[in-house]
Amino acid sequence: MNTTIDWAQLQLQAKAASDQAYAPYSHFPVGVAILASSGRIYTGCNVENASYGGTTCAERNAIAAAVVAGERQFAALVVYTPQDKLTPPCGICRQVIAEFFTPDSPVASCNHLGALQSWTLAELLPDAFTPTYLAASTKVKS
Ligand SMILES: O=c1ccn([C@H]2C[C@H](O)[C@@H](CO)O2)c(=O)[nH]1
Repeated sequence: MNTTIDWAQLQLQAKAASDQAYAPYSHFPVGVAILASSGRIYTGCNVENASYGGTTCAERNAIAAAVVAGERQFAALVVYTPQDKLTPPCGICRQVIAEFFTPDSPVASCNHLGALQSWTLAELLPDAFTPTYLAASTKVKS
């Protein structure tokens, strides 16, 4: 995939998305911007729930917004949190990211100071469980 990654633009959009976060329980707003292979950018924020368990993270909301727009392949993801400490995606989100991003995809975190740290998806979720394993199991007779 040869999509050019405009990190500054992704950081700006992730920050703007965090401004829309609905986080009355944790007071921890999160914004995410993802770059699709189409070149379009999609964003998400965390949307909390009084049940707590009904909360959805910014990463999964960004991916859902992109999927409903017809996207299936992505080049990069940036998380923004308004604090010094750079925040990588939670475990559940890493699994959902692995559904649509390749292991070498950059997954980055940025903050209000403009710092940016990047990992590959494989660094965040080594030996990920992916749809390829399901495809393999259908070939085995039960
Ligand atoms: O990667 C993460 C980690 C946490 N959160 C949200 C969930 C919850 O609303 C708040 C505190 O965990 O931050 C995200 O959106 N993404």
